[in-house]
Amino acid sequence: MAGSYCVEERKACVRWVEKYFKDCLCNMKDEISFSLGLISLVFWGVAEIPQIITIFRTKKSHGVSLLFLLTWVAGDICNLTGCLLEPATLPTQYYTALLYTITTIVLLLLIIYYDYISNWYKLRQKVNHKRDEEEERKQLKPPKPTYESGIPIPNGTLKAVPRQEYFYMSARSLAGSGTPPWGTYMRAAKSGPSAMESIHDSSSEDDETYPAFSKNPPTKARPIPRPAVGSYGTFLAAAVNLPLKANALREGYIRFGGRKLLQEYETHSTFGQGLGWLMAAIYISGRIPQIWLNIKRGSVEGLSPFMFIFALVANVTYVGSILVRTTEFESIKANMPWLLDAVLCVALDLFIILQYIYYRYLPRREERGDYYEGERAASS
Ligand SMILES: NC(=[NH2+])NCCC[C@H](N)C(=O)O
Repeated sequence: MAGSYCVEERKACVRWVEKYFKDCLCNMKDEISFSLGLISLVFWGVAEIPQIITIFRTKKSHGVSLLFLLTWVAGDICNLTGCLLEPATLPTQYYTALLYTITTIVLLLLIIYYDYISNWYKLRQKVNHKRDEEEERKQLKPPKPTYESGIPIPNGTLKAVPRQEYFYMSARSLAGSGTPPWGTYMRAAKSGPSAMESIHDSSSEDDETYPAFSKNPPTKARPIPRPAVGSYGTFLAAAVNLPLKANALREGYIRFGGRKLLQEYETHSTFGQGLGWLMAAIYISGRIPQIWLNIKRGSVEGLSPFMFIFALVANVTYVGSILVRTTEFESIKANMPWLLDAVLCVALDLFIILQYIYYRYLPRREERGDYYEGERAASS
């Protein structure tokens, strides 16, 4: 029956929570649990923003493990479905899952943009630019590597035409073709972002080789295309609609005797539980690529510690919200995957925060060696 718990309590429960969250807060414990759930929701809502800002600022995502974020998305899908199916989970757990799925997708899109799309365009521009330069050099007779060099306007006399009227025009732009030669894309795709970067980094060398051309690029830089507005619109519309659909599913579930909001545990969804355990395994193992990346690089540059600090607070309050609501064994058992996952993630996040402190603030052994050598030399 819908809202059986609220009805059973025969108390004036918190209306807006009942209305918007489909949760019944009828005593102090419920209220504390709900508040903790809300704190967790807020912290998860902001947890990934510092990392998004770091990537925006540095225009690189090398500090955060892509695999770690992918496991988050995979875990989020299991989590969302598991929360919908398992009646013992709290409504705040579901809303939190929805919120962090969206923020993680934003973070992933940003990484894909900077690591792949943006680098791919830079590489494409560079290849076009280089080829245009070569074509122009072939056309210019004799080639003059100065600002004055170029193809004079037909019928114009050199003396009469002011310098600005000389223009560069590549054979490709004359032919009206914007297609780079076959193989350019393939090379970019095969070599991956790091290779793209290395090619891009070599631009300074090339610039030195052809100073006149590089300072005055013959072809206009093409604007970096943005994803079509339509696709954003579709994504947003779907995201906004999701809670409504989820609510409908949830309500339907409650109506048919499914969710009892931690009060009665006649039915548990085996599939929901299974998804919960799968989610826990994915989330927990997802931290390993990040820990490994930090060790491999011997650095935490480009990684925002706040993402892990906020995640830690969010996971602690998440556990609190479940345990404060009820300590009944049945309820704890049904929530075990969610509880265990959050507790283990807290431990792993603590480890990542310690790694951050170690790599960022503690001097390396070699640095310490240099320092002591210097000290000794100074004192002798
Ligand atoms: N996309 C997310 N932020 N998902 C949240 C994952 C929650 C999980 N307990 C963890 O800390 O890994």
